[in-house]
Amino acid sequence: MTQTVNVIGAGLAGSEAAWQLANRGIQVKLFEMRPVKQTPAHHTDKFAELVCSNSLRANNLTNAVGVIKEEMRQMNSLIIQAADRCAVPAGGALAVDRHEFAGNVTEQIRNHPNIEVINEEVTKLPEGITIIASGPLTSPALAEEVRQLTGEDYLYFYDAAAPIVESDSIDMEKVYLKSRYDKGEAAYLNCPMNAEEFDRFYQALITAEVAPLKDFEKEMYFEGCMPIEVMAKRGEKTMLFGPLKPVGLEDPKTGKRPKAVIQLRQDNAAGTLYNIVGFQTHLKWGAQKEVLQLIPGLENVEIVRYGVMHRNTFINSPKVLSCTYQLKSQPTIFFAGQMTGVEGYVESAGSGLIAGINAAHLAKGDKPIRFPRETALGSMARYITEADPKGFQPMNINFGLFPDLGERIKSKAERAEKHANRALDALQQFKETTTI
Ligand SMILES: Cc1cc2nc3c(=O)[nH]c(=O)nc-3n(C[C@H](O)[C@H](O)[C@H](O)COP(=O)(O)OP(=O)(O)OC[C@H]3O[C@@H](n4cnc5c(N)ncnc54)[C@H](O)[C@@H]3O)c2cc1C
Repeated sequence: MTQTVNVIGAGLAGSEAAWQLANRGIQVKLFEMRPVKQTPAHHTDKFAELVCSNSLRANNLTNAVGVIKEEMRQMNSLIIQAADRCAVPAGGALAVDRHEFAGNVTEQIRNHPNIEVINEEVTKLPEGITIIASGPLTSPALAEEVRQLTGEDYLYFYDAAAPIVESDSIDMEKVYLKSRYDKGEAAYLNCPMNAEEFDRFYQALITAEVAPLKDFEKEMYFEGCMPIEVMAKRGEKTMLFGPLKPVGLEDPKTGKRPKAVIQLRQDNAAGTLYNIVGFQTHLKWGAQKEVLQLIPGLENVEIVRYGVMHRNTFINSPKVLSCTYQLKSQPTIFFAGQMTGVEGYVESAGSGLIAGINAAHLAKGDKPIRFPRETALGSMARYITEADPKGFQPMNINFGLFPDLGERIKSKAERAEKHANRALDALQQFKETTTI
C-alpha cells in the first residue's frame, strides 16, 4: 500500500514537491503555517510567495538557470508552468506578476484531489515519509527539531530584499526604457546618473543610517543578495561593476553612456509597481527614502514596500544529505528548497521537484533515483551534496549555479547552447530509460 507523504512548507520547494507527489498518485499532507503564523519576509497567505525580486532570472539556454527552467518545464513543473502563465516583460528574463503567480500556484495546489492542505505550524516532525521545505525563515520550533535531527549546528546569516515603488511617482522625463545591450524587449526603466549625481548619491548611501542588527546573529551576507550599502562601502567601483553598471545602457537621448545607471524592473502585470534592481537594503526606512530620492527620476518616489533584512537558516547538506535529497541517517526524511543551501526561487523549486519525485518512489516501495550529473537538476543536487562540508556556504544566486554546467556555460559562452542541449538530451534519455 502506498503511504501518505507529509510536506512541510508551501513555498517554492514545498509546492513543487507536493505537485510532483500528487501527480504520481500519492496522497499528500501539505503543512503551511501562514497566515496563522507569518514569517518576517512573507506578506500574504499564498503559496510560493516571492519575497523579494519578481524575476526568476534568465530564460534562455545560454545561461545555467535557463537550462534548469527548461528541464523543469519538461518535468511538468508547477512553478515554471505558473511562471510562464504569469510572465511580465523583462528582456531575456522570466519575471512574473507576483500576485497572479502565487494565486495560480495556490489554486492548483488547493484544487488537487490528492493534496490536503493543513494550515498550521509544524513544531514536531510528523510520522512517516516527510519532506522538510520550510525555507530560510523556518519557524524557530521546527528549526530546533531539525537541529536535533541532523545533529548539526545551524549557520545563520542575513539576506536582504529590495524596495518596491509606484510607477506613477517616477519622473518619466528623466528615465528611459531599455534592456542592457537592447536584448529582448525594452523592459527596464533606467535612471541615468552623471558623475556629480553619482557622487552625491554615493556619499549619502555610505553615510546613511542602518537599522541595528541583533547581537546574537553574526553579520554575514550572501554575495548575491548583499545590501547595497554594504556593497557601496567596499568602494564605488564595486557598485559601478555591480548593480549600477552602465555598459549597454546608453541614454537614447544623448547616445552617451552615463556614469552609473540604476534599473527598475516591472513588478506587477498592470505595470503600476517597479522594484529597484539589486537594491536590497538594511537602511532605516527614513534613510532609504532620502537616498532613493537622490536618484534622477525618483525625486518624488512613493515607496510601497521598503527593503528589509532577515535571518536565513540552512543545513550542512554535504554532511547530512544524499543527492536524492534524503537525510543519510534517516532516509524517510527529505529536505528541499533553501534549507538545503540552494539559493534562488528556481533552484529551490528544482530541488523540490526531485525530492517530490523521490519521496513518491519511496512511498510506493521503490528505490529513489539519482538525476544524471549531466543535467542541470542533477548537477545542482550533486553540487550541494558533494561540496566541501567545512564552512559550507549556500550557493550564490548571481554567479551561476552549477559548478559543472554553470561554469562551462559561462566560460564558453559561444558554445553555451551546445552544453545546454547536452543537458537536455541527458534528461530526455533519462526519461526514456528510467521510470520517473
Ligand atoms: C528576503 C529574501 C529575499 C530573497 N530574494 C530572492 C530573490 O530576489 N531572488 C531569488 O531567486 N531568491 C531570493 N530569495 C531566496 C528565495 O526566496 C528562496 O530561495 C525561496 O523562496 C526558497 O524557497 P523555499 O521553498 O525553500 O522557502 P519559502 O519559499 O520561504 O517557503 C517556505 C514555507 O514554509 C513555511 N514554514 C516555515 N516554517 C514552517 C513551519 N514550522 N510549519 C509550517 N510551515 C512553515 C513558510 O511560511 C513558507 O511558506 C530570497 C529569500 C529571502 C528570505
